[in-house]
Amino acid sequence: MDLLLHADDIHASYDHRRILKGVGLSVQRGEILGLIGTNGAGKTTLMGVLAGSHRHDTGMMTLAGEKYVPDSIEEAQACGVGLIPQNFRIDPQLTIARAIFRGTFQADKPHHEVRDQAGKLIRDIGISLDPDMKVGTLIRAEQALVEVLRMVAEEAQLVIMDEVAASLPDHDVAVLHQVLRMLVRQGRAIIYITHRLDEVRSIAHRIAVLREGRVDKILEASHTDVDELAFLLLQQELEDGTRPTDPATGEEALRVVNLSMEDKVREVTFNVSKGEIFGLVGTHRSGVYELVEALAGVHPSTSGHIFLHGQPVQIRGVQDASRLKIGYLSDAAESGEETGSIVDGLQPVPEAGEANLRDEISQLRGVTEVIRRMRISTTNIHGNISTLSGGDKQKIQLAKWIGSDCDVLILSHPSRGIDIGAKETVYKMLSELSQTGVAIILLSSDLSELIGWCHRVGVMRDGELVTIEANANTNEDVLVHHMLGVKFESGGGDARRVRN
Ligand SMILES: Nc1ncnc2c1ncn2[C@@H]1O[C@H](COP(=O)(O)OP(=O)(O)OP(=O)(O)O)[C@@H](O)[C@H]1O
Repeated sequence: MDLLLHADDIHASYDHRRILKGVGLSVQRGEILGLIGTNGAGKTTLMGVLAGSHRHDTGMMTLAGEKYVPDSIEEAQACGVGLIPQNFRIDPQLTIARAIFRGTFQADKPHHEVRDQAGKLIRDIGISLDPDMKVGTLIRAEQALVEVLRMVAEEAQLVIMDEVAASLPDHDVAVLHQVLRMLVRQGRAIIYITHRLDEVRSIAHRIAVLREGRVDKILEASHTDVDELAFLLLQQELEDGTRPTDPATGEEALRVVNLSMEDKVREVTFNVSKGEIFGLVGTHRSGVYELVEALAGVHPSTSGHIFLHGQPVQIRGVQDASRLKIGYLSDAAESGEETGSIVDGLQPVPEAGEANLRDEISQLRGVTEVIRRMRISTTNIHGNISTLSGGDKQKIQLAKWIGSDCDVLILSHPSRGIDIGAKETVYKMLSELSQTGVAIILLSSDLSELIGWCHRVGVMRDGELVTIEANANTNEDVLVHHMLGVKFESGGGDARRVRN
């Protein structure tokens, strides 16, 4: 094996708070090294040190045998180290070609040259993307591929990917993995961060576990399993979740009848009961996002009817939705960019027209309890949200909505970026919330989460709601086949078979 990067005894901190306490790590050319750790373990900080955006305090790094101390992202890039950050954002107005070459010395070349070169890179990597298309028209998985192509254009030898696949559906993740395997076959190395333990096992050659500021263990991916990785992360066994097999039979909270949104959502009808967790899934162009955005008033429906507690309602904008006590946690990349103090961030979303009269002390107690329960890693609850790790920012957003006084709560990818231990807590909190009568609509691309958390799951395909599956009668394969449009032979539950 050919050693590319070696880091020894790396220490790093923020404002004198020690985060990395002696990290040792090496990556070979041709290798994908998985990096896992609970929220706040220091993964992003470590990657910042490697990619030149965070200066370490002490320790030593070498790259291709040479001493390596990048002072900036640009310097790291020039040495061949590139980073695709958590929640990366590309200007939606850029063409794919311009996006691929942004920040490189080729960026100023005439349009046709950049386009031809982008076209060649795209072909070499074996995917189909039109270099002239605007980034804003791409789904998230395609944007991730554009970022990977940017790494190739930068001629990065070490590519660091920080939770790039979070909230991507499995089949998009599979395409991304194929591309990554090709990159390492060309002699590059990849450090791949994810919270999905099955994913890291399938993509990585070795897996490093970061705990308490150090690399606690490095395992061969083929010699470990999800349970062992979970144990190493949490220092305890994962609880066996019980599936919510009984469809909730509470009063109806929401009914949607023949709802359409232009041609993106067509004639969708379903209902959600009080106390029910109703899952929704579909590929990015299935209309599932447009459906929840219509209910949340982000892009109102163009026809159809919505009933709340049996009464017809109009949702023409987000104000209507909030007045009707419909909450919406979106998974847009910029939704995690909140500022303000952690305490303020954890205050429930105020309902329109109603003053919040809870007294301050009980609020602070509540905040401290949420921080403890969700294992948010902070030493100062009055500190700014921007000082939290990515997963902890997501927990703040989620806790804020869970604490709000909504009758219907729509959550898009609520566990995005959250580690497996905290995920269990999130589910418990959602389940407690549903028991108070709140109807929850949960949009997720994580099928195991839908099966583990939801009473029923609706599948959207080509703008239509093609099935609603009761938890007891479904499994991940059934959901995938509905998403992709494969027909089933009739028969009950596990007896169902795919017709080829
Ligand atoms: N800009 C900052 N200022 C102060 N503290 C910070 C800053 N960024 C991160 N931290 C702290 O450093 C610690 C490690 O954060 P980091 O983002 O590296 O964790 P992580 O392992 O990547 O977590 P996640 O899985 O949630 O992304 C956290 O406790 C966080 O609060």
